[in-house]
Amino acid sequence: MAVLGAAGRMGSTTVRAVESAPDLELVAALDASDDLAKVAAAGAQVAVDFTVPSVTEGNVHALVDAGVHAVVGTTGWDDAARARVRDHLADRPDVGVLIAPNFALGAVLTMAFAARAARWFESVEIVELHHPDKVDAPSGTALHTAHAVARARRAAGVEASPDATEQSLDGARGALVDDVRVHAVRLRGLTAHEEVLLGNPGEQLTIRHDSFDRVSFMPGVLLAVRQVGSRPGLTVGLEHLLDLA
Ligand SMILES: NC(=O)c1ccc[n+]([C@@H]2O[C@H](COP(=O)([O-])OP(=O)(O)OC[C@H]3O[C@@H](n4cnc5c(N)ncnc54)[C@H](O)[C@@H]3O)[C@@H](O)[C@H]2O)c1
Ligand SMILES: O=C(O)C1=N[C@H](C(=O)O)CCC1
Repeated sequence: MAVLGAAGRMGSTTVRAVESAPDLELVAALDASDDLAKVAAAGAQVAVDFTVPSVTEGNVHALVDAGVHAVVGTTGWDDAARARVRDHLADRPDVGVLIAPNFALGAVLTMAFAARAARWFESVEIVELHHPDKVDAPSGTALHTAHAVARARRAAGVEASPDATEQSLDGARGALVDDVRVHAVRLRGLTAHEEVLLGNPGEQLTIRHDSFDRVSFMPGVLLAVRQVGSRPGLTVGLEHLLDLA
């Protein structure tokens, strides 16, 4: 196994988790100035990428070329980038890539519960709350949640949430993602948190998940590492490994 971004917050937590797993062996731990060729040279079958949005797609293509399965937690992926990986994998049917915006079990369940509830409420908005060192907004988890919620509402013929507000300042109502409002909070002391707010006349349902510590992501990361080799092609979201898709 190899870890990319090994000196970072998630990478270093992953290194510790792999070192504690009796069935896994860490053969390479790379950070920014390291040559990616070291991954295959060290004999890694799977690499975990927790780097930065600007480099993660390039890493994945290089891993696919080297025949190394990839588990990707780095955010910043859009449809076009995922499509490029899918196309590339068509030439390497022996390789699996799993990209998941969130490996915490509770976060994956939050997304599944929110998608299930979405059709039954007139209004839905998402608030994601993170530590202030996070480089991207909105979070990958909030984007994935918004698309899942929007898909469920479209399939049920539910209209966009009502909103008569005229913003007097740009951004006051957050970002519109697939017709769902997403708000991003950055606050010292936070780790990774998300609330899905669902409203009807006279009632509100709030689905909230809190990752207080990065160890919360590790069972999902290790599950993906163990399964990615038997899932050729591109898998997006840990829900596919948890029977929640
Ligand atoms: N999927 C999930 O469950 C999950 C959970 C937490 C964070 N994340 C995402 O993971 C990513 C990393 O988060 P973080 O908090 O660990 O960030 P971080 O800044 O602490 O770590 C990123 C690391 O990547 C390194 N890096 C940069 N370019 C590199 C390259 N070309 N090759 C190898 N390493 C390189 C940096 O030097 C740094 O050590 C972010 O996109 C974040 O949103 C995902
Ligand atoms: O700390 C971060 O950065 C996180 N990023 C992911 C996201 O953008 O959804 C997952 C939660 C933590």
